[in-house]
Amino acid sequence: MANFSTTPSVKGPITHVIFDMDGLLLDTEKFYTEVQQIILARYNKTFDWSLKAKMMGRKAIEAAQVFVQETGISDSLSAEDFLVEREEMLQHMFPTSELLPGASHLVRHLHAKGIPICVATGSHRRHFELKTQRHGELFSLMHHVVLGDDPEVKKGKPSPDIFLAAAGRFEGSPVDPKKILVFEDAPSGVLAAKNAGMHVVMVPDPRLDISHHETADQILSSLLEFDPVYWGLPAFENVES
Ligand SMILES: O=P(O)(O)OC[C@@H](O)CO
Ligand SMILES: [Mg+2]
Repeated sequence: MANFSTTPSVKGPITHVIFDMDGLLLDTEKFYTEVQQIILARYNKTFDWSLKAKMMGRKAIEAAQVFVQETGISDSLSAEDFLVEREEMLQHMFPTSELLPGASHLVRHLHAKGIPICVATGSHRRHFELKTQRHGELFSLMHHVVLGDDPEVKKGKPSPDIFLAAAGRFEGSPVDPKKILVFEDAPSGVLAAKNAGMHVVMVPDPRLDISHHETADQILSSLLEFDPVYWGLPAFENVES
């Protein structure tokens, strides 16, 4: 990871931007955490951030397999049954999803400046619709959205599939991955972006172990800290979000 405590040098220039969704644009990771804590409590086990780090950003079934195996409950609860049980609670929570600080300002800024932007999320279509119910206008600024159940996404993050599919759907000739900046919150997502040859800004939850920061090109505590100029992107015109 680069050191940003000194005067930053300009990287890039970045021409295209890909946003993760859960835990990056939308404050939805807390719903998964809450539901998983409730389920594990039934088995007298506790959900911790080392397990969370292994699950976040992944496709639902891949995260579910990690959950039942890592917690040692796979004999009592299959990954498929875990998803059914989790779903009952999540579907009531997702429509209340809120944007994370700085998300709206950054998306609107890049869109206004004509920088092609898109979303690449491990979430499948039905969850995406529930989570973005109250944020349709903001998500309509995205050139496209690639979902976890997209046929081109054979494997979830940390496989590069989703970011390569997202890059391939921008207009014009193929975009050099080095000119693409990915925003991610999850260790698996950061790895996926690097596996795709792209630059990645990580906005990790502070409870995530800092060993997960190493792969990212830049670590921010919030999207509000992002300086587009560092990446050769157009500067913000004011400091308000
Ligand atoms: O790829 P994102 O948008 O983080 O979504 C993954 C997810 O379904 C929850 O961790
Ligand atoms: Mg995420």
